[in-house]
Order: sequence, then structure tokens, then C-alpha cells
Amino acid sequence: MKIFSADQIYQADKSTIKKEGITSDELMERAATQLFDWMHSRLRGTQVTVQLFCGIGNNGGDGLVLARKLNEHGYSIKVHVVNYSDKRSDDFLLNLERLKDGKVWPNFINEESDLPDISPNDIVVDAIFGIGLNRSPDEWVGNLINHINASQAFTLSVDVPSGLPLDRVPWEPSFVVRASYVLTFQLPKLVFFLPQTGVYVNQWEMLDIGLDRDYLNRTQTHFELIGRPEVLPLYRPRLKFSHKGTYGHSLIVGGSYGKIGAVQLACNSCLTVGSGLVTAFLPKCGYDAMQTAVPEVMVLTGSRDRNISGIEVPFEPTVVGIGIGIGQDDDTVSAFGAFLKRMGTPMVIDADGLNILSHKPDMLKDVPEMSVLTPHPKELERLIGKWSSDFEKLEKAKTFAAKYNVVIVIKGAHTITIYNGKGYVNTTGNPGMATAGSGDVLMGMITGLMAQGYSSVDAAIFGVYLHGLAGDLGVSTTGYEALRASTIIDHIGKAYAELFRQPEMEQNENG
Ligand SMILES: NC(=O)C1=CN([C@@H]2O[C@H](COP(=O)(O)OP(=O)(O)OC[C@H]3O[C@@H](n4cnc5c(N)ncnc54)[C@H](OP(=O)(O)O)[C@@H]3O)[C@@H](O)[C@H]2O)[C@@H](O)CC1
Ligand SMILES: Nc1ncnc2c1ncn2[C@@H]1O[C@H](COP(=O)(O)OP(=O)(O)O)[C@@H](O)[C@H]1O
Ligand SMILES: [K+]
Repeated sequence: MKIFSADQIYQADKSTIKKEGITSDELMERAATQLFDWMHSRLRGTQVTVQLFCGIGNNGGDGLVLARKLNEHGYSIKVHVVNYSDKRSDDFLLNLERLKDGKVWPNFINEESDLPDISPNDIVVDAIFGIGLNRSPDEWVGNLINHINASQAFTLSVDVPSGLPLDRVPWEPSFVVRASYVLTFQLPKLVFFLPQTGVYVNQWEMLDIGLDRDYLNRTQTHFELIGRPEVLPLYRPRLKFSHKGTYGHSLIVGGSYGKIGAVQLACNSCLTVGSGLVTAFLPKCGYDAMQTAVPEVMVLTGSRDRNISGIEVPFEPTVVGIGIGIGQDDDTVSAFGAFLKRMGTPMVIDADGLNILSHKPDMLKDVPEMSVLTPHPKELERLIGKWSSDFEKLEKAKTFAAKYNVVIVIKGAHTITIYNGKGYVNTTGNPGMATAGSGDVLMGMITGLMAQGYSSVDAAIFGVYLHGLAGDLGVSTTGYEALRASTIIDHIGKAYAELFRQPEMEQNENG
């Protein structure tokens, strides 16, 4: 699903109005009716006080329409107009009149007003600012937002949490509503998925308001949200007359004394995701442990006992996964450098492989094109330098990926795969996966997918999604704390099956 910018959303808005021959207030009515239906289906007339805070633009207009509908259905409401500007939108004014026609008289809040009492048992509707926010809220509006945040009332934000801009980090972090739930119109917003801005969004849901499909289909975006519909077409089915050679030979290079487990995890996940053959290349100290832990894997060792040196393999691997647990010993660094120079096929580079590249940027020119780099945020910082915000981080990663023609997988709660100027935002995974070795598992999975013929970008997008899904399935048996990296591997098979599970409704429909 595409992630549109605020400007593009305004265009979608215009295009819908023109195409359907409707007025903008009709579109507002449609949007707010969705809000009302969502609330009404959950509250079913419950006697709770709903306090609506409405700005003076169209986000506020949505809030006023919702207030009118709640009032018509007998809910107890208090409407506050947050009077932060004289430039009231036409549809705000129209709906203010309609609300007054229904004998609801809003309380106007301005700089001098006392802040209204909010009980923790109230429901707050936050319709102060929407996607039109383009500067910091004034201090008194920020104080009101703080007051809402301090109330502990359930806070439902309309479209976006007020105070959260769509294309940058907030000017003043405390001047942003911390939403309990965000009902956003039709399209996901990038800020919901970034560490610095996602914290204002606890849970969110999209409400379809029937924006012009043609416009949405034909418009290119810089980001895409990756869910099941996006990954299913990437899947490469197993063929009946295939053999293990069909699915590639992966080489996993890694490990040092005390860090052989990382290679075990990566080889295990590489096999489990479907690589035809897997060979591990390790220092000698890892030989016995590796052969015992994963019998399906072939094992080669270098000449040294505790570290990797001279990486020589007597076959042409389809793909190489390299870097986990290798450390930065001088011999290892030169073996890594020589190996990069020699190999032309794309690799998956992780962990110390990335750290070596950060310390020896000269080696970057030898990284095969279309390789996949899988940094966590600290490794990314070493590679591309510090950033001042998540937005700058994404731009710098895009520039780096373009310069070296590589795919960058920025790991995190919402892992973002960067390639060719575009970012693919993952939707699976959970905090249970913040545990030792889960990155090694991901590295093995992406390698194993490339071995089977997935392109580098597809392997990254598909692998990240499947890894998160396996983690989500795993967590249902272990809970967050007890989830271990090996639990993720144990659930790769179920994750594949889950991809193809028919939703229950479809199953019923099909008898
Ligand atoms: N297709 C859709 O998605 C649909 C969208 N709809 C709804 O419209 C919402 C967007 O409405 P909106 O354009 O009127 O902007 P909104 O956020 O209400 O702000 C109002 C104005 O405030 C101003 N301003 C900005 N920052 C400021 C500040 N710090 N302090 C003071 N003033 C500030 C700025 O005007 P300026 O002063 O810059 O001229 C801005 O224009 C959207 O989120 C959704 O809820 C639906 O109704 C229908 C379908
Ligand atoms: N809070 C979280 N929610 C979802 N996924 C997470 C979370 N924390 C970590 N992960 C995932 O777990 C993996 C951690 O990788 P990494 O930091 O390299 O771990 P390690 O080095 O221990 O293997 C990444 O794929 C990341 O996306
Ligand atoms: K809002």
C-alpha cells in the first residue's frame, strides 16, 4: 500500500471532489460519518462524556460533524473550538452553523481561556490539527495539548495526532497529542512508522473515505507499506521437478571464538527458509559445534583457530551471507577485503562485516552491486554518519544505497528496506524480537531467499516480512520475554503457511 505525502493527499481530495461532482463539505461529511460509525459501533449509546477539541481548519470541521452526529444520537458531548487562527476554513464555518442549528453551543478556547476539566473517564476527540499543520503550535495550544495528555482520558485522534507534522519531526515534542487511537483517513502516514514520531501513535486504523482510486493508482510515492498483499506476489513457488540445485547453494561466512552461535542461527534459518544447500565457513574452533548443531549444513574452516582468515571455498556459491560474529581482527579484515574483491555475486552483509566497511570505506567500492546490507541503527550510523532526524536518516540511506547500488535494510520496530530511491516499510514483528540473534536469523533468511532466485530487493522485502511474521507467530506461544531467536526459526514454516491461509470469511464463503 502506497504511503502518500500531505500534498498528494490534498490532490487525492481534489481529484475525488472533481470526479464525483461532490462538494468538499460532502467529502467531509463522508469522512466524519466514518468516524461516527466507528465510535457508535463501539459505544452503542454508552453514557460517557465525549469532549471534542476542534481546530478551525478542516480537521476541526471533521470534529464538528462528528459532534453533530453524536448529539443527534443522544451522546453527552462537550465541544471546544481551539481558536488558534482567524483563518477558519469554509467547511469548518458551515459545520459550525449546522452544529448551532442543532442547539449545540461550543466553548471557544483562546490564549486567555482556562483549560477545561477532563476526567480520566471521558473520551477525548482530538481534531485540533490534521495534515495541514505547517509550523509549531503556539505555546497556549501546546499547553492545551499537554493538558489533554495529562488527563489520562482515552484520546481518539482524527486523521493524525494533533501537533504531529507529516514530513518532519515535531518542533516541540511535548506539543503533540499522545493518541490512544488514531483513525486516519484511508491512507497510512509515514510518521506512524518512524521511531521518533511513531511514539505518538499507540494504535491506528484506516477509514476508507472513497478517495479517487485512479489518482491513488497512478501516483508514484517514495514509500510503500508492506503487508500480505504486497509480499504474496513476490513468493516463488517450489517446482515439482526441482532438485536441491534448483534452490541454490548459500555460503554463510562468520563466527569467531565465542560467537559461533550466530553462524548456527544464520545457517539454520537459511536452510529453513528454503536454500537448497548451505555451507558454513568458520574459524576452526567452530567446526564441531557447527556439525553437531545443524547436521544439514556443510562446514569449511579457515586456517586459524579463533578467527576467520583467508576465505577460500572450493565451489561457486549462489549467494554469500557474511559478517556475523567475525570481529575485526587484522587478518579477518584483510580476508574480508580480499573476498569482496574476488566475488562478483551479490552478498548479504551484516554486523561486523558492516563495521569493517565503516572503518575501511575504501572497501565499499568492492561490495558487489545489488548486495543487501542489514544494519541496525548503530551500524547504520557508523556507515552513513549521524543524522539529525529519522527523515534525514532515510534520505542519507537512500543516497548511500544509490551511490553503491545496494539494498539497505534498516532494522527496527518497522524495518525499512531502501532501494532505488524508495523505502518499503514492514508491518510485521514485535518487541519480543528485540533479543540476541534475531538479526542473525534475518540475515540467514535473506541469504536463503536470494539462493532460491529471489532478486536482492524482493529477498529483503519478503525476508523481513516473513521474519516478522515468524516472530509474531512465535510470540503467541512464548510471550514477548521468552521469545528467542531460535523460536523465530521454528516458526518460519508456519509463517509461509500463514501467507497462504485464506481469511476465515473467504473460507466460509467457499463452503
Ligand atoms: N482527503 C482527505 O484526507 C480529507 C481530509 N479531511 C480533513 O482535513 C484535514 C486537513 O485540513 P486543513 O487543510 O484545513 O488543515 P488542518 O490540519 O485542519 O489545519 C488548519 C490550518 O491551520 C493553519 N496552521 C497550520 N499550522 C498551524 C499552527 N501551528 N498554528 C496555527 N495555525 C496553523 C494552516 O493554515 P495557514 O495558517 O498556514 O494558512 C492550516 O491549513 C485532514 O487532516 C482531515 O482531517 C477531511 O475533512 C476530508 C478528506
Ligand atoms: N521492537 C521490535 N519490534 C519488531 N522487531 C524488532 C524489534 N526489535 C528488534 N526487532 C527485529 O529484530 C532484529 C534485531 O536485529 P539485530 O539488532 O541485528 O540483533 P542481533 O544483532 O542480536 O542479531 C531485527 O530484524 C529487528 O527488526
Ligand atoms: K487531529
